[in-house]
Amino acid sequence: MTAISISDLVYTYPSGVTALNGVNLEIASGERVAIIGQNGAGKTTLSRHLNGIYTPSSGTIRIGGEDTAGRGIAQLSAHVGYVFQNPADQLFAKTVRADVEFGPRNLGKGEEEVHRLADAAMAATGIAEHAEHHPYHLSPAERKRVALASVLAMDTPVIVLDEPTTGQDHVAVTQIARIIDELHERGTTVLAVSHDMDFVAENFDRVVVMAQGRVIADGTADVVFTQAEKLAEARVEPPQMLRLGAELGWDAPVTTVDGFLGELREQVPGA
Ligand SMILES: Nc1ncnc2c1ncn2[C@@H]1O[C@H](COP(=O)(O)OP(=O)(O)OP(=O)(O)O)[C@@H](O)[C@H]1O
Repeated sequence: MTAISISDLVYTYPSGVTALNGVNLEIASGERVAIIGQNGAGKTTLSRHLNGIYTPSSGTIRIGGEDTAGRGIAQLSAHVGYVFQNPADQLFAKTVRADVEFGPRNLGKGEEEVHRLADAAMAATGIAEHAEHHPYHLSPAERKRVALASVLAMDTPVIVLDEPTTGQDHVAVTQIARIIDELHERGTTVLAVSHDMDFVAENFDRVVVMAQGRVIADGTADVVFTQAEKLAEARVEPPQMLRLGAELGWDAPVTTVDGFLGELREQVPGA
């Protein structure tokens, strides 16, 4: 059970670019939060503060009530698993299994537990058949799922996913959605940075919109995706279902396929 509290977070890269301009965000334990916004809005920079890849220029981050200041990646990795957008930033071992087992072993778990966690993570991500293969013999989409498996296997109370669906086909996106559901059932706090608005609307309780290093909107998908001005500022297109409902002249905001079908049945009895 791990909440996240971010206060007045400012981050300036050594190059002088200020990527975060005072971010305040309270995330409850077990919440599923998507962070959206145009390229360069600061989403990745923000997410990388959660496991200590970056440390604040000013402001504070608390994970499970504890200030992250002075705690490095090694200490934070027991609490926050971070799945990189690009698996090349994460994978290093000679086999998929070795990569997936590294995290839990590094956290000091016993060998039996390491195998159990790795097998479960590889099965959940659909890469079990590649366990003994070199990650670089897999397709980019499969490698991305190895990166996801290697973080799932660490069984951390918080998981951060940077662009989890990029390059994934429909079957894999469904698998990733199921994994997010299972993590939610276990009480894991899940944050994802995503440009995939349909995926965001279907799988997250809360949507945080960023622009120019700040949070400009925050709420459920229904609330956020109907704020046209904020979406324009963040250069974000609403999910397809909302656009379709609007085209059909529906007043109620509908952001998911199930929501769309429910509204359709109300509007067209017998549909
Ligand atoms: N390593 C870096 N050095 C200097 N500036 C950087 C670095 N990484 C990102 N930036 C700058 O920081 C700002 C925020 O970038 P960031 O990658 O956090 O945005 P983002 O919202 O995640 O974008 P994207 O959707 O493209 O991933 C941008 O102006 C970007 O150019």
